[in-house]
Amino acid sequence: MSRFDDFDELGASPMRPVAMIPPADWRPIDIDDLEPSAWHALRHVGNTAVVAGPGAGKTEFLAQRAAYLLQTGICPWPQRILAISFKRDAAANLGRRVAARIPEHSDRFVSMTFDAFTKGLVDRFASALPQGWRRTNGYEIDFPSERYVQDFLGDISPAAPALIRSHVLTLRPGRFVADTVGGWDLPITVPVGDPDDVSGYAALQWWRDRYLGHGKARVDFVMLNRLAELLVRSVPKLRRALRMTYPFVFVDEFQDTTSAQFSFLASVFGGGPTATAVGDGKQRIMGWAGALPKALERFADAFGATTYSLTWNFRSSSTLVQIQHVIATNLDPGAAPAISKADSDIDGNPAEVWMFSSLDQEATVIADWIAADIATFGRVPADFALLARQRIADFETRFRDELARHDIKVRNDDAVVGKMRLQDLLKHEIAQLLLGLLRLADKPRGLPKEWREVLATLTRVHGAMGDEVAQRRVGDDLSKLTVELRSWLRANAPNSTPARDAVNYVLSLLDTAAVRRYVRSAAPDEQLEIVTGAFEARLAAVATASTSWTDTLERFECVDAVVLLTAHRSKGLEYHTVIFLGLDDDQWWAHNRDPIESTSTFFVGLSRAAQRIIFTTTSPFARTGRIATFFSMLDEAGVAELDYS
Ligand SMILES: Nc1ncnc2c1ncn2[C@@H]1O[C@H](COP(=O)(O)OP(=O)(O)OP(=O)(O)O)[C@@H](O)[C@H]1O
Repeated sequence: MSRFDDFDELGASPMRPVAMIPPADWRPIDIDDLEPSAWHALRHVGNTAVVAGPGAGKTEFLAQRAAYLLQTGICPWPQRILAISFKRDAAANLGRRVAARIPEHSDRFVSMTFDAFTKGLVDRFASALPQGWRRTNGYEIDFPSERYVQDFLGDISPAAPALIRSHVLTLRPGRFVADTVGGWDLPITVPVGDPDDVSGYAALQWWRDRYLGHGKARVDFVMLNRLAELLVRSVPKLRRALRMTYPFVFVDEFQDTTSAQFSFLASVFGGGPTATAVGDGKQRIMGWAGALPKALERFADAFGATTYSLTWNFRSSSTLVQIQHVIATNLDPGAAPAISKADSDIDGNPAEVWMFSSLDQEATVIADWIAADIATFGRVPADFALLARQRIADFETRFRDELARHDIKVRNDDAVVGKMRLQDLLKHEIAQLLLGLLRLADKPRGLPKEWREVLATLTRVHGAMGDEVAQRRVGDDLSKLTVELRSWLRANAPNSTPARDAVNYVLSLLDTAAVRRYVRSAAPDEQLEIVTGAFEARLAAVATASTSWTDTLERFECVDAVVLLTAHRSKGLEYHTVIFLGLDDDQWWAHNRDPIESTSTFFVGLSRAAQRIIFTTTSPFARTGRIATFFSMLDEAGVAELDYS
């Protein structure tokens, strides 16, 4: 047996008698129904591109398709579905959804990030790389700065073949790794001479500089991707093993795919397993990081995929969906109108532009208005999001003070804690695990949901899915751990205990090596210390003013708060009411650099609103400035303007 035949422990999970559902009888789980087009896409036999706008339930669609394929036996045991996402929390979210819907099959649904998948391949099979590309002393992960790339291009241009010499300096340092290194397929034999095209020349010099020379190889995730692609291309047995293990492959948020990732997918899965790509080209806001234009169309072409468009919007009420459609057609004139499946629950205008004379006035009026809305309609602070293009800090103090007058809290998800953004920390599975453990220890009874979640995370950390004996052991250990942690919390008041002690104590009760391995397996560049450091920083910040551990843990998450965040960070989220602050040249100063991506950012932000969207500006010149087109689109959509100035 070759070393590739047992790729990914295919067949290792114990066979259990699980009754299969005939495909015609299969029904969606936990939701009422899917739209007709989603049903067609779900049952489609070949490759599928699912193009769907905001609120269409793209991730839910993938979770349901996974359930369909696994429960009907179309993906038969022991074969698996591989789901690739771009971000760790998206991968975790999809994995959790599937585990909750079909726990009996969840060990056959592998949800991971692109980077974790490609790095995993390189780490396991590096010795099978073609000889010239094999390194004996490993590599270190290193992300080169733009400055480094600029100097590198300066260094390599004088020795370039005369015909391309001047072109080398026209390569953009900020895009060089994603586009040039990422766009170059590694030749099986390392070239001895210099390629005579600019991209080939510069990319090969890059590999010589960072990987092929003396000393430890330095790679980033684009380079690891290229090595993984070479590995699969040059070792047909590995490719066969991968294709056998994963006859179905999903890629979420396909609009974020880079050229390296695209070529990797084509190399590994093109013409083989059934691929399902979902995404929305109008929400392409990662172009600056190398996301390919028209990625879904390219996928449909290259994979011969059938394209399905989903048009239901489960999030936003019908007026908001109509407004979204005006912006959508600006980005894609052929965009299909969406159909709202959400009832409206507000009186008055669901969309308005509010003009203010100053930032102070803006914060005062909006804080009073939010407070009145909460008091009158029984809403909660977390129904409201304050969004801005950037520089959230410009708004934070004013809104914090003004909302405090009404006893309403603000949480700035863009704030930096330790070395992370607060949003990333709060969403992080390990931060949630630590928080859950502290909660369970603090309150001995009445937290069944927390118990289930902590247990599920620990089960994953210990790789105990599908193994009842191992799961029982994890449960027993958790009971013991919470008892010990409870005594510790009782003996140590939050406001007098260094946060470091608390975090260290919780970690000392866990199998830290297993947690570290788990963190790395999901996101290879992530270090446990970054998460625990940020956790500590947040705990220290909230503990000083706390009266008890219960209070500390509530302040830590600050769930009951109006959220402040950037439009970029709002991707994938939804709120009852969105207040899109700073519709002016100041916030949107970079609009003209890439008006399409900037409009997509506007589209992503405004489509987070389920019931109501308010745009604000304090600039009397905003209408005629850089983002005049935003105002024309809002006018066209019939959004009224209110002058508070
Ligand atoms: N089939 C369905 N039936 C009812 N509700 C659904 C269905 N699918 C999704 N939802 C709900 O609709 C909302 C939008 O779903 P989701 O956030 O997955 O959409 P999306 O396509 O990822 O949107 P976006 O691209 O804007 O982030 C969520 O509240 C989700 O729970």
